[in-house]
Amino acid sequence: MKFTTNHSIVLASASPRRKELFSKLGVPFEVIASNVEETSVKMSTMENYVREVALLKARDIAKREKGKSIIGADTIVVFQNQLLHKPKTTEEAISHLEKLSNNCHSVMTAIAILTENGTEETFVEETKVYFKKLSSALIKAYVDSGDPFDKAGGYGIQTGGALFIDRIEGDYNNVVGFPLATVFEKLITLNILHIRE
Ligand SMILES: Cc1cn([C@H]2C[C@H](O)[C@@H](COP(=O)(O)OP(=O)(O)OP(=O)(O)O)O2)c(=O)[nH]c1=O
Repeated sequence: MKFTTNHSIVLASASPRRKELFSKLGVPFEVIASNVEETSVKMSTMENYVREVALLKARDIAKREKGKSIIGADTIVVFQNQLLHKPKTTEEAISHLEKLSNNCHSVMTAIAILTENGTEETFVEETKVYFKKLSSALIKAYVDSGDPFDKAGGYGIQTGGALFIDRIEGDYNNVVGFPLATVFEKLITLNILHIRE
């Protein structure tokens, strides 16, 4: 499959997973990560919160990179209406995984697409993730591997966290942090991407 663009696309994210997923479209883009303070966003509903954070990241880049299409993203893990952030300590990582064990949670990724003419398009995609019952030995071994610390909820479905999954409802890539199929659809609708004849 071939897609083309005559836009300069910027992925406003430091996440190597997002870069890898976006590369699958085969169009040129640059990565310019924003370092905005996510804590400055007021908490309302989870959906609005994650949307605002994605917008904040994209707007931060848009104000310096004129004439480009900017894509910002944010991923949150929500368990019983509680946000499980990237864990800062071993104890926090263990506590996250103990909550998720034998339960269902939501992974929400918000995408903000800012176009050259000032249009702001956002959407939030949700995937439900069901975890198996995790033994404390498995939780400890996983946390000791260091994998949880750069990931919302304290696990990576694409890495060691794969062992925890009973089933998911929704897009797998959304859990990894980038709902590629819906991003693709929006870029086509916005005329940023074209399917080559
Ligand atoms: C639940 C889950 C999250 N994650 C990752 C996706 C995101 O990179 C990260 C959530 O943090 P984010 O703040 O969304 O993104 P980031 O800090 O990695 O990058 P940036 O802010 O520059 O865009 O958690 C996984 O990789 N796998 C998973 O299974």
